[in-house]
Amino acid sequence: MFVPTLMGQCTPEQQAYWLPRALDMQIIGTYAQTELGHGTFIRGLETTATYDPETETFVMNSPTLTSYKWWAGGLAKTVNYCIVVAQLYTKGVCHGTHPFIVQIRDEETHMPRPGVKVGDIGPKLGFNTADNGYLGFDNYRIPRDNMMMKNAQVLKDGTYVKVARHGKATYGTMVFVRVLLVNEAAFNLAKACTIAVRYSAIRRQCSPDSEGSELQVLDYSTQQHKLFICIATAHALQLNSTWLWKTFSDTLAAIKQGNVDTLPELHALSSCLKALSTADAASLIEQCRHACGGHGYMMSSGLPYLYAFVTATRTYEGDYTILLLQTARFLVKAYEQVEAGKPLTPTVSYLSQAFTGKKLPWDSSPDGIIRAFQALAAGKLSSTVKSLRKRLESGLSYEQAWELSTIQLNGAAEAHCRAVMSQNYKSEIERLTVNSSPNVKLVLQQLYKVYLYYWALERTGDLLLYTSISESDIFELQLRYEGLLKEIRPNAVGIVDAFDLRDEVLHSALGSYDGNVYERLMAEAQKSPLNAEPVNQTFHTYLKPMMKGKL
Ligand SMILES: CCCCCCCCCC/C=C\CCCCCC(=O)SCCNC(=O)CCNC(=O)[C@H](O)C(C)(C)COP(=O)(O)OP(=O)(O)OC[C@H]1O[C@@H](n2cnc3c(N)ncnc32)[C@H](O)[C@@H]1OP(=O)(O)O
Ligand SMILES: Cc1cc2nc3c(=O)[nH]c(=O)nc-3n(C[C@H](O)[C@H](O)[C@H](O)COP(=O)(O)OP(=O)(O)OC[C@H]3O[C@@H](n4cnc5c(N)ncnc54)[C@H](O)[C@@H]3O)c2cc1C
Repeated sequence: MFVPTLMGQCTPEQQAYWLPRALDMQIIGTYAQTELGHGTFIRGLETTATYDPETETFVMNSPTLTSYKWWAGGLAKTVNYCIVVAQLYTKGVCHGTHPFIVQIRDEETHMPRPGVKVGDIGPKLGFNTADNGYLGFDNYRIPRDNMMMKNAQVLKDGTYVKVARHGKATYGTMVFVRVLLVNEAAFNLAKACTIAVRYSAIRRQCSPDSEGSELQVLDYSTQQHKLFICIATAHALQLNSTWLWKTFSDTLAAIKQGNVDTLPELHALSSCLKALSTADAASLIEQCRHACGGHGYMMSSGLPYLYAFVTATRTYEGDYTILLLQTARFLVKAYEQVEAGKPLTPTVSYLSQAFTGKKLPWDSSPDGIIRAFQALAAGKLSSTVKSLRKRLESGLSYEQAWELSTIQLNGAAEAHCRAVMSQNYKSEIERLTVNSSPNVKLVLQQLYKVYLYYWALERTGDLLLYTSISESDIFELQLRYEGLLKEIRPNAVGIVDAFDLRDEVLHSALGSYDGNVYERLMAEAQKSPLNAEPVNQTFHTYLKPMMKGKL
């Protein structure tokens, strides 16, 4: 995050000074925004940067315990520079949070600079090879030029000048990283399903008829139900990530031309896609672990590490709930635009259905299911707005009414995001397979159908509310879904092999290409330090005295 922030928040002159040093690794940096007391609520950050025109420096301070920076990756022992997000004070006025480049350690000795308190935050669920750190300041001075001045400036005499056209321009790095994280979610889920599908082809357990040989666990319908949605989701996330990257690049190009009109939509899309992709990836990686039974619990399976790594992505760079609520703000505005008869941007144009007042006729084709997801999102949004307005009519303030409606708002944002993801998944597969062989087309279509059927069956309650789906339609869809799993089964290993992930990348005894699961598990077990000696000293220290009644 250090380098993207230098790129996004510095003036060209500042970039010319800092970027070569960072890219050559003459300096190593991190991004310290979150504090012990505040992560989500950026406006509540407490670290201060107070401009002193006499010395043309900013004085950095951590006025409270809760103002200590907390979490930045590499902050504890690795980095010598840091982007610090702090409340900017000049001429006695607070201008809100701004980013500053702060040297925290000596470039030669690596000792913390006087006035800087820095350390490690301790062990975490995962990420334990990263020295996430804390950081506090005691009247620590940095040169005026170290304020990142692309979007706002403090002149030598202390005059504050706003440059950016958009109030949230300083949040740019977060949007960029949220876009990248969708790809990260796809990549890690692809790893987990490669491991679990390959292992399920090797693992044999139980025999349906007592005479026959044991089945590969991949032949069980329930195993296919657990795993094929993982493959389909990895594809869906990958294609959505490429699509989102294009949307991001187009918006960035427009901003460079001075047009910020598409930024709210990019923020709404990157927020919900980051939220849903990281949450789906984390829960499906855990599902892959379940699918590997006890061996999935071994560190040597690679799955616990993957889960610990990915579950953090649901929180960092904006927590799941918070980001969905950002999307919900955009959706409520879009709803109001429909009411006012104003045009909508493409990703929300389907919301015009929210006013039909009728249930969408059920159609079980892939396009029909996508329309049903859209109707569901539109219907949920419409109900949410009704609740919001009812609460306003009862005399509550907008903020109170909004807070009471946030469960529904999150539901509407989740449904919107699922509809966007489903639509993009199908249309990108169609676009990319125009010249593919019929067999490749068929397999990729089977996978997006799995995604659509799976989520339709997960959301039958909502579909009953907002579409004309009947009990027999649901029954028929369930049978079709189960049939599809059987069609995919013969290609399942080939499909995960097509992710083309090397053994070194998978790092798993269960998922290696050669399928030598048992040999690898045993070889990994031999590495346990407990196997280094026939009798461990704890026998003599504790067990034997206890057994002899001497403890
Ligand atoms: C380089 C990394 C590569 C990653 C990929 C590879 C991964 C490999 C592994 C990497 C390992 C580790 C990486 C770890 C990185 C983790 C780094 C961090 O976590 S940094 C800290 C991140 N923190 C957050 O994300 C905080 C979340 N909170 C917020 O974003 C905001 O506070 C908020 C959006 C919740 C609210 O902001 P606030 O200022 O209070 O806003 P208001 O309520 O006043 O106004 C809302 C208004 O502003 C619009 N808005 C908000 N944000 C944006 C934005 N980013 N862009 C555009 N517009 C924005 C919002 O829509 C509202 O508009 P209205 O018109 O008023 O509706
Ligand atoms: C592995 C890891 C690496 C990280 N790396 C960095 C880094 O490099 N730099 C950095 O600056 N930060 C980093 N972070 C911090 C991260 O960005 C924050 O943890 C994240 O933004 C969430 O903030 P928080 O922890 O303060 O949670 P909180 O904001 O305290 O949230 C706690 C709970 O309250 C809920 N909540 C909060 N506000 C509201 C609301 N308004 N409405 C409804 N519910 C609400 C949330 O949904 C959540 O469930 C990292 C975190 C992790 C886990």
